[in-house]
Amino acid sequence: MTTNDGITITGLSKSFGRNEVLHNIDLELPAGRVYGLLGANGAGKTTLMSLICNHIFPSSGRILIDGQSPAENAAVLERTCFIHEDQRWHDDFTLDMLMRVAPSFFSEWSAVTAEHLAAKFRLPRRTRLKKLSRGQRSALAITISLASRAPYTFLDEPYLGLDPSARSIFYTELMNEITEAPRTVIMSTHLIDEASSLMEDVVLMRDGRIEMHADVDTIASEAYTVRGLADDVTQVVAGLEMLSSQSMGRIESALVRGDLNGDTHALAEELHVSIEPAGLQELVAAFGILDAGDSIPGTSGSATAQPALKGVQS
Ligand SMILES: Nc1ncnc2c1ncn2[C@@H]1O[C@H](COP(=O)(O)OP(=O)(O)OP(=O)(O)O)[C@@H](O)[C@H]1O
Repeated sequence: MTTNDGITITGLSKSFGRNEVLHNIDLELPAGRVYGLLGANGAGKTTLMSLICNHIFPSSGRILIDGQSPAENAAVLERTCFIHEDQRWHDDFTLDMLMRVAPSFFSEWSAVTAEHLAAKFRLPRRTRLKKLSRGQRSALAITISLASRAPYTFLDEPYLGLDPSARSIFYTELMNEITEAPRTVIMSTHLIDEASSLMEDVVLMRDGRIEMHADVDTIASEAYTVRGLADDVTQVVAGLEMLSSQSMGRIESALVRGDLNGDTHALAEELHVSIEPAGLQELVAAFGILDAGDSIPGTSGSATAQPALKGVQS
């Protein structure tokens, strides 16, 4: 018998040859939430998801899904759906064929969802899958993943090659799907701000370790961006924990954490300094977790980051 108690990972390590890429990970992921799995290229996100779904095997440690090991356990594995970024399909398969066989792999399969998403993404039904474009392959993976209605659905950078309007379809349809049929979704993404409204929890990975696991609302309610003339910003943020700062000429933008009381707000107003809730991407960048290529959109200039958010770690 299974219970809905989620995924429990204890002391999980994974080596490829002599190279250990995941190091002694402990992680609790309660069921029924949407997790954003974030981290720079090579941090170990795909490896972690592949291990949970038993596509590869741990070097040491234990994974439990609803209290049971997924290792060679069909009953558990049929509750998971993980389509790899470079998923290979049978050479002669078409979408129509895939949609006919999918219900035998996924007991909760929704033909209605599959039809709806295939139409939304305008996926060709009779083209051999190996001929699909990069964006169409992503749309196919999203279609199968969401239609699977698997209680544990894994999405590994699901938007690769998708144009902005297809990404918008994905975000809307994911929201609709989890409202209609709640499930646990674990999604790796580098488009943090774009996808942040979907995420309930973030799991930050760095170099094969879990750097932080926290509730998005908690993180966001504690951090602010303070912007204005450098001297004025310095006055406003005095006494607050500075996570990072960026200067563009005389303008400074400081990412701070702490309790902003009425006096702080009054001083900011007097000095024409703006205070806004920090974006998730900005916060993740403050950890130094993002690659240069993932830097915060719309900002430039010198930046110093202090990984001071450690206090939010679970
Ligand atoms: N099959 C493999 N053989 C050897 N090394 C591997 C293999 N798969 C992954 N790795 C290594 O494990 C580390 C983690 O890779 P992984 O793909 O999990 O990272 P990621 O966080 O998903 O990265 P990205 O954001 O680029 O997709 C990398 O150093 C990678 O080179």
